[in-house]
Amino acid sequence: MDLGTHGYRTPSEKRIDSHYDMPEGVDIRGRYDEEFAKILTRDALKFVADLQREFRNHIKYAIECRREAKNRYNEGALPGFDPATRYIREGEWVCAPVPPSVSDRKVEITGPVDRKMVINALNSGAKVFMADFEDALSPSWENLMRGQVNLKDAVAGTISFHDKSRNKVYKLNDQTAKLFVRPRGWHLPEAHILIDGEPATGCLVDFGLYFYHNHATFRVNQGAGFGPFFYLPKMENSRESRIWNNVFERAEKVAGIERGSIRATVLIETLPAVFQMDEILYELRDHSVGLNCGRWDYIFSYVKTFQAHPDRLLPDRILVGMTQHFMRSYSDLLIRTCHKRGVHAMGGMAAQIPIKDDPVANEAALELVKKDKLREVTAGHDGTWAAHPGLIPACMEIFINNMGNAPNQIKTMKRGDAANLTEQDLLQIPRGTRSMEGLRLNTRVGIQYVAAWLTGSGSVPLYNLMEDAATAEISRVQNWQWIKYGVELNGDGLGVKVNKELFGRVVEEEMARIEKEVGKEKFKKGMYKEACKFFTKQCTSPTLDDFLTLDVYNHIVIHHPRGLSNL
Ligand SMILES: CC(=O)SCCNC(=O)CCNC(=O)[C@H](O)C(C)(C)COP(=O)(O)OP(=O)(O)OC[C@H]1O[C@@H](n2cnc3c(N)ncnc32)[C@H](O)[C@@H]1OP(=O)(O)O
Ligand SMILES: O=CC(=O)O
Ligand SMILES: [Mg+2]
Repeated sequence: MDLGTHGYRTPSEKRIDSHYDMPEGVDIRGRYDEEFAKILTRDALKFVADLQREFRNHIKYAIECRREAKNRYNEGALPGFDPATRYIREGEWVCAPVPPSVSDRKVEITGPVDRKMVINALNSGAKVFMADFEDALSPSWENLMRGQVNLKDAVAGTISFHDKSRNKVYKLNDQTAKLFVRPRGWHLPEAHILIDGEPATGCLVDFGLYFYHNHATFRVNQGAGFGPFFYLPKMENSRESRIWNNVFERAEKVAGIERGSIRATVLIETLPAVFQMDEILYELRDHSVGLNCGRWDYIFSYVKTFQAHPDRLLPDRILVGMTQHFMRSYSDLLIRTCHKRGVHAMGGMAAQIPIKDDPVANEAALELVKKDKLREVTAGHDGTWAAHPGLIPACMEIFINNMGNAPNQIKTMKRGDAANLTEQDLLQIPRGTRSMEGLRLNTRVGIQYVAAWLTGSGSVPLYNLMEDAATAEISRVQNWQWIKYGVELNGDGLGVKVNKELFGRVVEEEMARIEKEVGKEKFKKGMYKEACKFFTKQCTSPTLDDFLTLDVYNHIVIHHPRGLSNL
């Protein structure tokens, strides 16, 4: 592998020893950089290491519980409400009051922690910016550490960026969005930081470094006495939110700030978690500021949870939208649950983005986004996500038109009707057909996404849609499922059955199409062939890998001075 193409080495390609000042038991294997050293201070690393030592066994246990649940589902069980926690679901309790600084979250922009994008997002007119170390970020050492530098400058209000090619300087406006930070999920290690000889837990690194450097400034500049604010991804069970709650309490104690200062919105984006929404809020009740419909990972999780249930195959990816009964039920129950507990019920991401060179197609894309947002606000969501600054005015208008001056609908939209939603509603098999074009699109998108991820981009525009780790996962697991069960493609009248041979031909043809679309030069310089190898392997493996990014992560790990990791 040509490491030089990533630009991760020093200009002279020399291997250098790290000069980070590390506390006992911590070893930094990532490249040394003076800017990074201001983040990776001895005290900040000690804070992260202490979190790792206190919580590592709890995290290992939670991951082991995920494995056990997976085995149960693979043996035919279905996820459902837990009888043991009925008292929580039926109990009369509420979460701590919402901090005034984030009571209005009508539109939230999301994006990776890239410097220019951080400034653009904070200036975008959105109420909140969710700075993403997760679905939208390829977690290379450079991206993660630069992201921490960028967020520190953003919280301090001093961030700027000079785009030399356009001679444009970016600075913060007087009025900016409130910052939420999304650390990685529990499953991802941070292989550039070893603690007692083991890779650190990725999310504790993201959370710990950001919290350590920014909590004090954040509470003054952004949170009006509260904060910092977080989004928490990909949890499956309330025992995982209990760990986060304990991490927050520990951090508050170390920082000497009031319990309940830190606030987090949990993404409900796994199928098992939809049956745990009350329990998740209950664990985090002093630190919660709502739940969010992470619809893309949720669809991915539906396939993953039912990987051994051939009677629950998904139709083409483009047909699995929020109007499918199981998706609508999930959103309705999330709204009811959040409002009953006094916190925000946030909507999710429409995948359409502005189309620059085709006004008619652009208008059609915008109409789809507006329709999605209108559905969300009338259902009772308190706010929504936008992937691109160009979508914010339209989303904002819809939420304002339907909510007026109210900051949210927590008290006004109780959705008592959703109390009757059953396990069957939440699990109902999505309707629709499967087509050869669906298989081709999954393949084309999956390969191009992995190629982008391997070269440092975690969110990319493909065929006029936003693609990130969650959407790419749907393409991967759907292909896997169709190959595994030899499904018939019944949507285009061809009646062809999917198998490895057919998939092999599709991969070849789609690679040729990608080469034609991106051009020979970019194709040669990019990592399309490597991406094709990973994606094909994952789609055809006898057992389904839990996460695409976990498998390919090893290929973006660059140890200094010792070389590639063997995680
Ligand atoms: C499933 C989930 O988890 S959803 C949440 C995770 N996913 C995301 O956050 C995706 C966020 N969005 C993006 O990354 C980008 O919008 C993409 C990759 C989809 C499209 O990017 P591009 O094609 O480069 O956008 P485009 O060229 O139209 O950008 C125009 C301008 O808007 C800016 N911009 C685009 N998206 C964003 C964003 N999300 N945040 C801030 N600025 C943005 C660009 O930086 C650019 O700025 P400039 O004019 O000053 O140079
Ligand atoms: O993180 C959001 C999602 O849809 O996945
Ligand atoms: Mg997600």
